[in-house]
Amino acid sequence: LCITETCPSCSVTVLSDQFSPNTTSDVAAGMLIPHIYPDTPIHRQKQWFQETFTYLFAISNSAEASEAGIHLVSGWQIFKSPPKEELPFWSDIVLGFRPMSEAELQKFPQHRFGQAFTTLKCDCPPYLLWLEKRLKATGTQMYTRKVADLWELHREYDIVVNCTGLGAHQLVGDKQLFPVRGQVLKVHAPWVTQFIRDGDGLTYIYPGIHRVTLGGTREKGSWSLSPDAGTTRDIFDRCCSLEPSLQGAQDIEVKVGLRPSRQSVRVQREVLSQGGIKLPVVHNYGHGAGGFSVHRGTAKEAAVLVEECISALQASSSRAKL
Ligand SMILES: Cc1cc2nc3c(=O)[nH]c(=O)nc-3n(C[C@H](O)[C@H](O)[C@H](O)COP(=O)(O)OP(=O)(O)OC[C@H]3O[C@@H](n4cnc5c(N)ncnc54)[C@H](O)[C@@H]3O)c2cc1C
Ligand SMILES: O=C(O)CCC(=O)C(=O)O
Repeated sequence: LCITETCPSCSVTVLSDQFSPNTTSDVAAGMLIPHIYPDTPIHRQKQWFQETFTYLFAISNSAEASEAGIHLVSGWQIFKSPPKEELPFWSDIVLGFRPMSEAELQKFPQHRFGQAFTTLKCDCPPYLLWLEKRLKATGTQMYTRKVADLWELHREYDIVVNCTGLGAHQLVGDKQLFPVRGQVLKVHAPWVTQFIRDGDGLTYIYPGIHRVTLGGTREKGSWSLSPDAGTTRDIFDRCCSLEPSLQGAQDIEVKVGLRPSRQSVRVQREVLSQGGIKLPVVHNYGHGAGGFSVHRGTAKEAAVLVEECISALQASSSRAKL
């Protein structure tokens, strides 16, 4: 979508072996709460988050909000002991960030410190469908196809943009990319309207428009997409200890996703070369646990790299004509 906006003369085709609702992005809670990428400078991560927040905030204030599944949500991040960084880098981007009051902390007798703020949440399947609809309105073609090798695309396309998430492990042999398995429950509990996140990032309660997401797990290196019944019970118990009213939750659905994790998101231009033929590629994958939080920012950066590839192609074709 960003490419169609940045380079309106481009003809864009999306190829994917799976579309919504069968992607990792469909499993995500969709909370805008950044995760740190250790090898990416903080100012760049902050810019990605700011751009994403601004983009989704505008949608949340428009008549599109409900169809796009975007809404504001207020709540608490709680800690058993104060975190090293009391002011995270994103504290001036979310709304109304402040320490929790003693009265608020009384709800959580096991926790001694907390942060209250308002952020945005995407209900992921509706948001993905909304994006698809907007893409199709630009004339973009979408085909179901598994790509085994980027070179198979060079006859059909001038530039390839690689947004394959964990699929890049096999597709481009990226050994820095690894799965972090996450199991979550989606439940019916419409009385829960405030989010609660344990500062260790393991237990969270995220109310969406229709369902509440209860999490979670972070299992580094696990490729299993099968739900585990013991883990389901453990997640439910952990969430009930933070919000006892969840004992009344109904219609529990279990989902598993593999976070495409890396020390840094790979937003990068590369020119592949084989037997004198060149194939410009723009990579945009490796968003780990924070893909929703930074998606618009990284996509805008990737679209600028596509523009650079177009300029390079135009320059080389005019040199060839001379
Ligand atoms: C349990 C859980 C909770 C999460 N919660 C949040 C949250 O609250 N907030 C947040 O910011 N992030 C969250 N995340 C992280 C977020 O889900 C990911 O960062 C994000 O979904 C990654 O998006 P992606 O488009 O890169 O990957 P994907 O959604 O996996 O999309 C990749 C696409 O590429 C396709 N593909 C792959 N390989 C090929 C190939 N060879 N040929 C053709 N197509 C291919 C796939 O079919 C898929 O359609 C969560 C993740 C999990 C697992
Ligand atoms: O970390 C969070 O609180 C949001 C959920 C998430 O990003 C995850 O489970 O990966």
